[in-house]
Amino acid sequence: MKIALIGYGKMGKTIEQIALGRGHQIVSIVDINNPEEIHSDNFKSADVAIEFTTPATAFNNYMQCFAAGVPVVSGTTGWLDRVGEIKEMCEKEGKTFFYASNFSIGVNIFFALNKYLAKIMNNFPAYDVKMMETHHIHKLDAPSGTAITLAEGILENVDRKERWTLETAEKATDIPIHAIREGEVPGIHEITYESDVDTISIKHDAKSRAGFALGAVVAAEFTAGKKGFLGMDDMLKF
Ligand SMILES: NC(=O)C1=CN([C@@H]2O[C@H](COP(=O)(O)OP(=O)(O)OC[C@H]3O[C@@H](n4cnc5c(N)ncnc54)[C@H](OP(=O)(O)O)[C@@H]3O)[C@@H](O)[C@H]2O)C=CC1
Ligand SMILES: O=C(O)C1=N[C@H](C(=O)O)C[C@H](O)C1
Repeated sequence: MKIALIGYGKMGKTIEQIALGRGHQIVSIVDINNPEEIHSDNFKSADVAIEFTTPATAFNNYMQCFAAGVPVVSGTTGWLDRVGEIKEMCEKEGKTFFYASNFSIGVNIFFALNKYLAKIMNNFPAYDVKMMETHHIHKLDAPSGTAITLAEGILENVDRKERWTLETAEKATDIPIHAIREGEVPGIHEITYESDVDTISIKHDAKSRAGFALGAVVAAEFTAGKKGFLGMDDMLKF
């Protein structure tokens, strides 16, 4: 498969290695220093573009991919206030877009576990819930996209919770998310339910970026040739 990379930072470089290892070709690399590459014939020849850039630049990259007729797989976080526009373009204009706040298979198993635990906890109001996420010091957004997805999984299932908040709970109906930025940590997410008598925690700890990158390449393989707005639930069967 011919892959274009948009963003050649920590994820872009890891994805390149994994894609080459799976027999794919990298036909174009667009980074902050060569934005014009996105208009090149090499870019347009790609079966799919894999986009990992920044919260501020991702949406414009998606528009450029759509204009070039290249399907997009993206994991960039911190831009989801505009996801409705992308969904509409997929539905009404036949564009192709695959998004995941976290491409790791392990994290997606953790998402399912989180929802299962939240369903149980809906019946046990003695337990309050909080979350913690730890990432490297270069991360631009907080809370992480993964933490927001986890919070949404709790909100769908625990009736006594109404929204997530960063750091402090203002009301009993809030789920507080504590965001820590430390060293070069690839990503840790922990959910804790606490009662007066005990604590129950579930935790995912990424050992490296390899799991995120492999998931993104597998998603690219899944996306090529398809139409519409796609996500991990379309690709994985639990
Ligand atoms: N969904 C998932 O599974 C995962 C998501 N992420 C998310 O992916 C994003 C990227 O992460 P990561 O690779 O670690 O970040 P990096 O900062 O290492 O890489 C981002 C790269 O994009 C470049 N860039 C900035 N603007 C543009 C632009 N307009 N066009 C092309 N390239 C651009 C940056 O250049 P420069 O540095 O010069 O600005 C940098 O090389 C983040 O939002 C992160 O949260 C990360 C891991 C997993
Ligand atoms: O910025 C990162 O590094 C990561 N970002 C994603 C997020 O915000 O959830 C996924 C992963 O945790 C690593």
